[in-house]
Amino acid sequence: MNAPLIVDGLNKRYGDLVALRDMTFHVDPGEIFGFVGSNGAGKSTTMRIILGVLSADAGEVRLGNRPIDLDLRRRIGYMPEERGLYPKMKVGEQLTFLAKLHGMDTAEAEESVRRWTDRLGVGSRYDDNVADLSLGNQQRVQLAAALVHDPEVLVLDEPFSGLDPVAVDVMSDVLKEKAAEGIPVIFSSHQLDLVQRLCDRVGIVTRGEMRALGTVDALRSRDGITLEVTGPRADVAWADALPGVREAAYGETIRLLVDPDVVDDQQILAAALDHGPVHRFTTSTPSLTDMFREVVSA
Ligand SMILES: Nc1ncnc2c1ncn2[C@@H]1O[C@H](COP(=O)(O)OP(=O)(O)OP(=O)(O)O)[C@@H](O)[C@H]1O
Repeated sequence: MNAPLIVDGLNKRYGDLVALRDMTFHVDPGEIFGFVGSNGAGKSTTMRIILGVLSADAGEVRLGNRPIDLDLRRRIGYMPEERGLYPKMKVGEQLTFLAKLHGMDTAEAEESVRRWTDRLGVGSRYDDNVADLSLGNQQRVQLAAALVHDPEVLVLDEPFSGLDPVAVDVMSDVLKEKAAEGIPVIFSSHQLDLVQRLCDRVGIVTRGEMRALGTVDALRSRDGITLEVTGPRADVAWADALPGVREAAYGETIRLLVDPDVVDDQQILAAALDHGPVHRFTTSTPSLTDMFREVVSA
């Protein structure tokens, strides 16, 4: 059942504090959605409401057109921010228990737990207590807990925090694989380079509100891209009136903020050559981190 996860108009207050204000977005089947925002922006609150461990004051979460109920919630793979494993229970025993809780029979659950613990590099820790594992390995087990019951939606709260680079690669591959199977995947993260690399779309949240939403490329070029030209004269405003040029800063390197939908880079190059040699002609697009800083400081 590949249906989009729809978060529709969530509002949530903790006493006087407005934690979410009309939080709205969707995650399509097969899509990896990055949920980013400053500390306290409302990401965990949104994810907890998706899972039903917290209720919203208003708004709704649906899978396709079906409001999420207890039965649908069992089909979500969730990794909470406050990791929820029993420290004194063995890895294998605990994961098998969780898989059975989600409706698998014992054989199915054990097979799935073996497969996922091996895949996530903690197969050899099957009989160890969770408390005896390093934090990174506990995190791998936590991801296994979100995956063992073969979920139809993945909701992961900061799954990459504290992982070593190899574990980051394994985690990234798993998310891509699950998305390729056609399930919606949403994760929160402060590692924006990773979000930029991995996500099809991104939502940037500040103070409980969705402030920017779109593909990584669309967000990065939202305010235009910059063309950098080195060589031509900088004492004549030769680029100001060209179509698609929004702003021009003249210096040793001339920086032109341009609208990518309108600008003709060859026309700009020709105009530049009319004003001297061109030694370097390149575009620069802000990183997601630059974008993020701009959105949260607005
Ligand atoms: N149980 C609670 N009682 C009161 N306030 C809360 C509670 N849980 C969260 N908050 C507040 O709600 C706001 C949103 O918190 P939330 O944990 O959703 O943010 P977040 O985006 O996940 O932050 P972080 O990136 O730091 O994990 C914050 O101001 C937080 O202090």
